[in-house]
Amino acid sequence: MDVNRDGNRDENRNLSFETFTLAASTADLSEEPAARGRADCLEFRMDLADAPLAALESYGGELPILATNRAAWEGGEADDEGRLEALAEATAVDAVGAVDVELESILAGDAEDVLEAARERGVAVVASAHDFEGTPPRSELVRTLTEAGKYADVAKLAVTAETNADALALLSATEQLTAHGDSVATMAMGEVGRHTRAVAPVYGSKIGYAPVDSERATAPGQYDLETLSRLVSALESLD
Ligand SMILES: O=C1C[C@@](O)(C(=O)O)C[C@@H](O)[C@@H]1O
Repeated sequence: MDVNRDGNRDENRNLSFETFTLAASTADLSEEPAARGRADCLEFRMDLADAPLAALESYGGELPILATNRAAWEGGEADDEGRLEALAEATAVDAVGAVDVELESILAGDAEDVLEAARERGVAVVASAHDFEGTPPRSELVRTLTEAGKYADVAKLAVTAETNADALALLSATEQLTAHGDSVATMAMGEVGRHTRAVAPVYGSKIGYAPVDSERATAPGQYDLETLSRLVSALESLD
């Protein structure tokens, strides 16, 4: 999709995901100072926060925000009632440089308004899919990422690796899409695939997620921010 950026936004708020972007995942925007210096942005999990729109409106931090309002049916805590409308409203907040929209919502035709709001306001879109049960075959990973990429600036896929072969399939799909010029973000949830969070950027993955404190992880197997930042930097400097 050709995303139209209006360019009116403060440049510091832009999230282009052209290079690897480390997102500190949080339900509490007051964690921003602790994330600054290591993270490139905050992933604000609106679905896990109290009064998320009010929190966004009073945000005074420096890091740009990737806003996520994860549906309960996709591993989050938001009801469908008003969920995408709240995400569309979040695009009006200057600090919001990107929104995460579930691929399922896009394919069901439920996300037109939020996609439109993002486009009009120069806010990037991450179209995401999650598999909390396992890892589909490699061809399906490629298909899902390709499909998600039609609607968004970044196609994101999180799977659950049960074997090293699952982790390799995800990395291989990441490499294929990246070599083709697509912008993707991938990670394997859980213990077996944990290392993919550090390694996937080497194969082109554009977003990594980590909580400031591992006690507030937003998905299984996440490293804390300090650890993921150190691992990704160490691997980057080997290039
Ligand atoms: O979709 C993702 C990726 C994620 O599930 C992960 O595995 O790190 C964490 C979520 O907060 C984020 O919205």
